[in-house]
Amino acid sequence: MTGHQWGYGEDDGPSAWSKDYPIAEGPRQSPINIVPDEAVYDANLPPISLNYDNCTSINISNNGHSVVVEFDDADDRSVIQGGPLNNAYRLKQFHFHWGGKGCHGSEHTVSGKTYTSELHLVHWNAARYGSFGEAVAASDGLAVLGVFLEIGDEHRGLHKITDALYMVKFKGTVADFRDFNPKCLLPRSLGYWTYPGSLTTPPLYESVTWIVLAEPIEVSEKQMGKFRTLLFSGEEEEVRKRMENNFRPPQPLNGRAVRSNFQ
Ligand SMILES: O[B-]1(O)OCc2ccccc21
Ligand SMILES: [Zn+2]
Repeated sequence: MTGHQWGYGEDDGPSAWSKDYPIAEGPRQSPINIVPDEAVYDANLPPISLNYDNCTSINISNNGHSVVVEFDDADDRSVIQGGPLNNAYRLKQFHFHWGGKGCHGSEHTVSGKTYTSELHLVHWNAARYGSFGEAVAASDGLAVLGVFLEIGDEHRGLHKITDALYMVKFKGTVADFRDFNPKCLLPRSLGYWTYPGSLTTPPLYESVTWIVLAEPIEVSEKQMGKFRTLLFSGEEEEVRKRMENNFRPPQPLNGRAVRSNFQ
């Protein structure tokens, strides 16, 4: 596996990442298996506060690992704060991880339960760092809000995304994607677990304060099927590889405390 060429296949998948990214075996890796009964209820944990009302989505793209929606992060127009965070973190992008079929595909698990997909809303600490690129490697650089997706009724907010996926079928494709507010992808309850972790994709920096919502959102099998029409491969590549099972399995907790703001 040459440097920077990683994936989710037999030879370049999560078990091979440590060759090029030794931190893969570090002390605060993600995802993890969350065991609610072992989580510490912290009554001093404030609720999380999401201010996405003035968010500006820019584009949707296929980066060869997932489908990503990017936002204008030139100012504090869309931020997450409160919860375990000491200041506001700016929304930079969101993306998904999913399976091949059925109900596996999430990265975090809950007492071993997997979900069909997991949404990551990625924010960076603009109070302390000058850019996402700088924050991504800093121990308090990122805050990622994780949302589980489970198969059920059709999700009315997800349609705008699944209807745009045909435009970014191939690795390296980008398309305009304006006026999308990810608030519509959140469940009713903002009850969460939080713990110190990492990116779940190379370079696997241990820079993420994870905030994982306990309540999943419901999406239909048909909507999930559209994610699986995406390809890992570029348009020019001979072999077409369907984009699916782009999730890393749970990593050792190494004594980290997982806190919850609910009992
Ligand atoms: O590795 B991830 O999917 O999880 C957190 C994160 C943040 C930024 C890019 C990619 C990721
Ligand atoms: Zn992710």
